Amino acid sequence: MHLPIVDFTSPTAPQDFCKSLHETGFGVLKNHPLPQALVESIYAEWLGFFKTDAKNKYPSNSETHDGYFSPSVSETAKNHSKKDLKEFYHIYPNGRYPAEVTDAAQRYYAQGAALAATLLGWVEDNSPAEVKARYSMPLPKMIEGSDHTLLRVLHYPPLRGDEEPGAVRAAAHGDINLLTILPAATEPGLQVLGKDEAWHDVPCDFGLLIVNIGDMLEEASGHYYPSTIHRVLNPTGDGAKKSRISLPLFLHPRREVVLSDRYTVGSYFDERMEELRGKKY
Ligand SMILES: O=C(O)CCC(=O)C(=O)O
Ligand SMILES: [Fe+2]
Repeated sequence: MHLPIVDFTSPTAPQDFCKSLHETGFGVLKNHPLPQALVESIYAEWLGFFKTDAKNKYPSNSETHDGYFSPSVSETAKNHSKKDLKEFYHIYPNGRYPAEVTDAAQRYYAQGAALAATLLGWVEDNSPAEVKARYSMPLPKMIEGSDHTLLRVLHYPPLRGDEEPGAVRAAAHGDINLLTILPAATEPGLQVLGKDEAWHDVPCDFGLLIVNIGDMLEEASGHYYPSTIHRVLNPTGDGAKKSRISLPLFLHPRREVVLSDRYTVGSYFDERMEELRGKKY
């Protein structure tokens, strides 16, 4: 499986990027407009935040899904039995935001969501006519005015050696949402499942932006754009002593948007949450 690195500033970037999304479910961008210094400042200050007890002032809320998810309430991926080895904080425009960090992640949210909207426009423009005909409205319209887009700050702690056998940083899963954008994390580990049924490393040089299709866009496009299974491996050697921070932004449409004959965004999301209930939160 080949994941090409597409130059955001190239005249053929939209076509090249969407070809990669169609063929692999993933697209990798360089020279994109999200400032690397902003990303790195978020990595640094949130690593500090996760190391303090202050995070416990913002326990996750099962209604609004915002706030801090400790390793003990962390996610169990669909069809898996062990909890992932991670803790994370969910940022929504109307959710709680920690007083202990600067507004950098909020500024990133705005810039990331704007770039994701641009990329969704590329996906719309590069959808074949029969795929476009399936969309209930142009893709960028689906997210207009949505306050469901989620910025997740993820911390994978160093391994201690006493982890449950079989537990991994992030078990194999597909994302639920429309489109995910993810700056290269502080450490490697992200892998994608190819059509050859083998796991492939996703490029992880600092400054790259990884984009992947979520289940909602797979559903809306009649599977033209696949939501590809991915995972985060446990590190070995020296890497095991290091934290890993990553920053996925999950683009979510408004709940009333029609995805397909079978689903609205709301019914799709609720069904997936119901499947995870008792496991996830
Ligand atoms: O940490 C990463 O690199 C990926 C995280 C991820 O796939 C997720 O949170 O859905
Ligand atoms: Fe994911």
